[in-house]
Amino acid sequence: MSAEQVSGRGRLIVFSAPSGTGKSTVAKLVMERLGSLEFSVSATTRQMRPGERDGVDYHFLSREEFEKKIAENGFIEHEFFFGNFYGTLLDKTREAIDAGRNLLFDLDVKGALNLKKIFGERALLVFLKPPSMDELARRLQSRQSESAEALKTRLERAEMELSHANQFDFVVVNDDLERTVDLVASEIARFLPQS
Ligand SMILES: Nc1ncnc2c1ncn2[C@@H]1O[C@H](COP(=O)(O)OP(=O)(O)OP(=O)(O)O)[C@@H](O)[C@H]1O
Ligand SMILES: Nc1nc2c(ncn2[C@@H]2O[C@H](COP(=O)(O)O)[C@@H](O)[C@H]2O)c(=O)[nH]1
Repeated sequence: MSAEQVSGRGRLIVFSAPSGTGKSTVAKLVMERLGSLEFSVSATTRQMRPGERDGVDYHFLSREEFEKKIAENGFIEHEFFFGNFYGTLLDKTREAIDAGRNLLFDLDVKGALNLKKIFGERALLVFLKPPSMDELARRLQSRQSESAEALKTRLERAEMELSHANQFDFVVVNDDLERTVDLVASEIARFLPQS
């Protein structure tokens, strides 16, 4: 996959953070604030959580469907972690970027760094850090979305994700939510071309 395959004017904003730091929460508020960003809906094989909607939060695929799409080169990037596949759909991304729309992605660190390799200056990588590992565990627990085993796996992966923070364009500790949204929204507004 190369940038030439997706050659439009649209920009890419990519959020990464250890699971439970608050990416989805911050992303939603930043999109409301700026108005000009569209959420990039990834595909995944994981189970839908209560309240999630197919095609809105994710495109929920079976393992067979996901593997077929990999074989057809249907993803810009995909990863396997937490026992499931996650991936960025090529067609939908190309359609949006070619039309000049700006996309906001919520990806793990490897996916984010892969998009940076492909899109270079057209992508802004934003890393959110949790205030502490204890607070991260509290946030994950409060969401009540994971079994005890899954929660442990997510916390274990957090160290690896944090070790890549220095490769991101903008890093902020997501402590006070309003402050985080202010800082991230300002950085994105500076990055996007003025229309
Ligand atoms: N600044 C904050 N202060 C306190 N709680 C927060 C803050 N930001 C998010 N949260 C809470 O932390 C929990 C996890 O947030 P969220 O689901 O947005 O994380 P995430 O990084 O998107 O996780 P995942 O990668 O697993 O999807 C939620 O209950 C959310 O309300
Ligand atoms: N590399 C990719 N990572 C992705 C993609 N979509 C989501 N994610 C990341 O997965 C974890 C877990 O998400 P959850 O919804 O199960 O809590 C999270 O860190 C996301 O950022 C993707 O397309 N590619």
